[in-house]
Amino acid sequence: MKIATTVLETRNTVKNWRKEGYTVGLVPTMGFLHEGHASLIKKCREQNDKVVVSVFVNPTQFGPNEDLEAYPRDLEKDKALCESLGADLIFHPEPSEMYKNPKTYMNIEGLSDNLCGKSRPIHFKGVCTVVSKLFNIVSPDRAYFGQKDAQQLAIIKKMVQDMNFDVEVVGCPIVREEDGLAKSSRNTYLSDEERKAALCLSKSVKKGMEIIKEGISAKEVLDEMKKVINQEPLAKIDYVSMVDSLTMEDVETVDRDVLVAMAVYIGKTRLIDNFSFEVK
Ligand SMILES: Nc1ncnc2c1ncn2[C@@H]1O[C@H](COP(=O)(O)OP(=O)(O)OP(=O)(O)O)[C@@H](O)[C@H]1O
Ligand SMILES: CC(C)(CO)[C@@H](O)C(=O)[O-]
Ligand code: BAL
Repeated sequence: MKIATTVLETRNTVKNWRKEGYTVGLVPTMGFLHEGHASLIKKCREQNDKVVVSVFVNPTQFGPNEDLEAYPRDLEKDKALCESLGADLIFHPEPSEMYKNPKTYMNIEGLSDNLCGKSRPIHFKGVCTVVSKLFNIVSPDRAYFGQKDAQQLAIIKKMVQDMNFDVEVVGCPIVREEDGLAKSSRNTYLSDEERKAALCLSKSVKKGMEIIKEGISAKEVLDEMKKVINQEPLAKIDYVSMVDSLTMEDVETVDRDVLVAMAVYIGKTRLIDNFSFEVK
């Protein structure tokens, strides 16, 4: 497995693979890899001749008061995991390699206004910018993203459609801990007490999945889900919302495919979870 820190090296490696006729898959990550990431890498391994994993804590998607500095990093462990899963290349650039006094950003209208976009106003501009750059650097046939970041996945699919990126976006299911908590690098911020409290997210998701049905009002579902979270003293709701799966706009009634998503603070740590419901 190769480790590339520059755009040029990555491009040259991929160009050589292309000459040999190989297909290329990309798994974009911010590192500190866990089984959620591993599931994406495994899927990528199954579907492509060559597997590229990017490990880059992207500064442009963090707001001024967010956890850019504190975000956990462990490249040695990430290397070992990628190698064991059969990855061919890790792209691990420094921020200065990715951003040289940039004046150009990728933006997406509408889909980034709701949910996480409300409390993280510059977040999806940063995500779309870095993902566009990664697509241009790696030119993958396929790119893999987790459903855990459901709004991000919807946004990237729309960006690819709108900007005619020649890449297939593959969404992968949420991987959970045995007790239900969605795996996330940010779970490492939680104290033992907070880790227990964090279960209110997946419990609330479970409740929502039990009661949702075609025709039910969003309020009825969301009120029940919020009740579960509000029973937990360490939890503070950022949002619990039901939106149209494609536009990310709030819906009143389950009359189309919906995403039911939440962000909840457990102490200072902001965690997300969600589920999707398709009408027949
Ligand atoms: N539990 C999970 N199940 C499936 N995919 C996941 C999971 N956790 C992360 N991913 C996916 O892995 C990719 C990289 O995510 P990222 O590196 O931000 O990890 P993370 O654990 O989501 O970190 P954090 O939520 O703390 O930012 C994204 O496409 C994300 O959706
Ligand atoms: C897609 C991504 C790697 C872009 O920095 C990030 O937002 C993430 O880890 O989900
Ligand atoms: N997994 C999304 C990356 C972020 O929260 O910045």
